[in-house]
Amino acid sequence: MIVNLFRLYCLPLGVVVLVAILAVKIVLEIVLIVKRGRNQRKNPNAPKGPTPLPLLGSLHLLGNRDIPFSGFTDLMPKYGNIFALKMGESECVVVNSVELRDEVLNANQKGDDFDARPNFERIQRLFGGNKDNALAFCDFSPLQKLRRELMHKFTFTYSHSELWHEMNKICMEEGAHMIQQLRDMASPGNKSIDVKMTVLKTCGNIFNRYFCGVGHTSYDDPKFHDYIKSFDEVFWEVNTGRLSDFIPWFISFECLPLRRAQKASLVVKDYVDNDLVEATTHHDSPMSFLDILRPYLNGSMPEMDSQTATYCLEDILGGHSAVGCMVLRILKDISENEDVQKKIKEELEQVKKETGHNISSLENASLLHWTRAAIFETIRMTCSPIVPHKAIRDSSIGDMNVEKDTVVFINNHHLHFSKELWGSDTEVYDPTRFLKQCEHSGSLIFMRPIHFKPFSLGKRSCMGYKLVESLTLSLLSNILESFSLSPAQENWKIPVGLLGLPDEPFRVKINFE
Ligand code: HEM
Repeated sequence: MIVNLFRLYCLPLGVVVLVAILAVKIVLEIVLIVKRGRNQRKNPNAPKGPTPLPLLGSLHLLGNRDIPFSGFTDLMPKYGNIFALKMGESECVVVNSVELRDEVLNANQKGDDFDARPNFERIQRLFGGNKDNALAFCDFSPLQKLRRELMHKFTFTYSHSELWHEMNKICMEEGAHMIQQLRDMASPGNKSIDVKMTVLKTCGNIFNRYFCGVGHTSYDDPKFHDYIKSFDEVFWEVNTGRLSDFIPWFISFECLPLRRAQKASLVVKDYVDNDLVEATTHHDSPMSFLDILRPYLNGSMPEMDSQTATYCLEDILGGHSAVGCMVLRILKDISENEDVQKKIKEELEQVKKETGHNISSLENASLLHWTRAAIFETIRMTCSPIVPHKAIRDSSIGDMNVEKDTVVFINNHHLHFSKELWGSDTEVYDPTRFLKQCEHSGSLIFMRPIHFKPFSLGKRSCMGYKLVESLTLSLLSNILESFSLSPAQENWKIPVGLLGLPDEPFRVKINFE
């Protein structure tokens, strides 16, 4: 009886209350939108932009596209190099030109004014309820400065330093394991195989050995398999943009992927705690990042607590997913571009003949012009976004005022695809964009255009870009020296506009003699 009464009165009442709240919110938003438009028109130094919709803001302009930021590019003809955009509940500005990007990011210009990050509820929940536990999503602070300083010597090694030699040795050894594994899987050759887990496990082994000083783990180890797979799931979730990042209450409708990622992050934590930290308790080497971090992990340093130190270690080890996904993306591009593959193979053969080095040695980097150009062309076309920045005080960009707490987006889509910067056919995979003719020898040499900054710049720039460059080059050289690749399917599409790859097989046809 009581239950029936509840059904009869309380449920419809609940719906009525919800609708009423929504209606009031929409009316309030409309008032705010009208006020916002009036302010923009009155103030010549306020960035202009499209009129937002209630609740959504201008989020609808980014939907249904391969690269969401291409929506920013579509607004440029009307609003120019900097414009205002309301994204859900956040006031944002979008910066499109090279000059304005550099002004926002460069520490010598306005870098200090824009060194914070927006608050994403999803990230908060994935990092123990505190965004400051996340290296890429925290605000800038003495803690972040300390973490960057601790990591620096490991991620930006000097060429031929002791750490560089260690990394080089690990790359060659793990590269050899990977080739053997791929050969076993593809035997007797010309077979389509799912290369994803092999590539990710290779990168995982490189990172775990280099940063933690542990040994090689077998590809068949079930615990290692779960660790790598779980990291891949977390990396995908952290990389993906979700509505709740800008409409926080919407998180209730995004519970499923979030719970999955939270579950996966527990598997990662268990592996890091037991198989890396605990398993190396008696190590104490200045060559191991884990050993440098150990006093913080033990909770004996006031500058960083134990939980934050654990997240820091996990975050840096998660870099293996970024490198692995990039290697996979490059393999796809090369398998689909026979001419580029041929050029790379010729180059590898030539370098091997001239130097006698192991082809996966980091020694070869300066000689592998085509290979590096191919890698950078994949990075350009992947077009992964720069993590949004946030103004910590009232400031300006160009001659436009930007208020405290405004979120700043750098429009990487325009910077990676504009015809003014890259010439025609920017949608076509063409590594020659990164090659220029040497005046003396006439041969093609690798060249990085000065405007191209996929790893960003300034005090929040990527901590892993040198590792990305070295490891992708080493692994790719190794694979192409051993195999010829072709796509396993026609019209193969993978998501772009982000680094991560979905939890799906990644099949390539591998041929070898
Ligand atoms: C192709 C792969 C990668 C790309 C394209 C990339 C790109 C970026 C970009 C654009 C940012 C944001 C910079 C900014 O906000 O100004 C960033 C931040 C960061 N990246 Fe990477 N990254 C890659 C791989 C890696 C790897 C392998 C590692 C670790 C070894 C790493 C570590 C970091 C860290 C720690 C930050 C946060 C820095 C901060 O906010 O202070 N990244 N990355």
